[in-house]
Amino acid sequence: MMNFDEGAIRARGLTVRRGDRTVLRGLDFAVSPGRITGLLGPSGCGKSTLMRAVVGTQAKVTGTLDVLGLPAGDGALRARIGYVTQAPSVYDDLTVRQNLDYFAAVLDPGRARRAARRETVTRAIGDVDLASHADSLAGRLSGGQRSRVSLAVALLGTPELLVLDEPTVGLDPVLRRDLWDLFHRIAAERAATILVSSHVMDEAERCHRLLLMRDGEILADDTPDALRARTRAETVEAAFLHLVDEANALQESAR
Ligand SMILES: Nc1ncnc2c1ncn2[C@@H]1O[C@H](COP(=O)(O)OP(=O)(O)OP(=O)(O)O)[C@@H](O)[C@H]1O
Repeated sequence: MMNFDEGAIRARGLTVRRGDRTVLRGLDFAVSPGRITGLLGPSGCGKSTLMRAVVGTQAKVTGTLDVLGLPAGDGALRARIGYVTQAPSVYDDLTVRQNLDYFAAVLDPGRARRAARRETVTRAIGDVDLASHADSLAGRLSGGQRSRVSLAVALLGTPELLVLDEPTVGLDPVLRRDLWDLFHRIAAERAATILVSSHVMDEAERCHRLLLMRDGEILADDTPDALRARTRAETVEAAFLHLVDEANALQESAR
């Protein structure tokens, strides 16, 4: 376990209700600063809800949740966090550069900031490897390219924390590999903390640390190596299944 007090994200008793259901049940965890933490688990286990709580857009959150030393949702965090939702949020009738110019103007407004914004936009386009498509309409891009435009938007403010909700869903293996290389570059070069969700277990192997979730609870919080060693499994997927079986057996014996 990492030192809880040093966590870029720290949760104690984090509980979220959606409608009449409790979808996160008293979670305790910390996310290491400057590392890539994978949030993995089956569809519906609560990954997006946890991310929404971290970025401050989720209602009915109880317990303690600190992000970069401030309570989640604090206004001062807005410029320090980049959030990419599952659906790419880009304007189809604008080019890649126009999309980024627009979001950059929202983040850093004013005529005096024009040159700085141009530089930031060009850097973000380069970061996601879309320089050759900078003047293409977003609506004419492939799904993977559109996801990368969304990621570029999140990178505009040079965030200390990036929260990425299933950024590789629907992408081919080459694009997935390229995006993961990019996440590693961002974490290494900018010392950014990345919380990234996926339900593809092979992506777990690319994370420094993992939070494995099931049914609104955290089954494990560890490195991929430690998880495999602890469960004597060859892959993180096998380790996850082992932990699920263990949790089911515990539940059964408690009945
Ligand atoms: N608006 C809502 N009202 C009530 N319940 C909701 C709402 N949105 C999601 N839920 C429930 O909350 C639970 C967690 O959903 P969440 O989207 O966080 O899961 P997830 O792990 O991100 O799933 P996926 O991998 O499919 O995106 C699910 O059981 C879902 O049915």
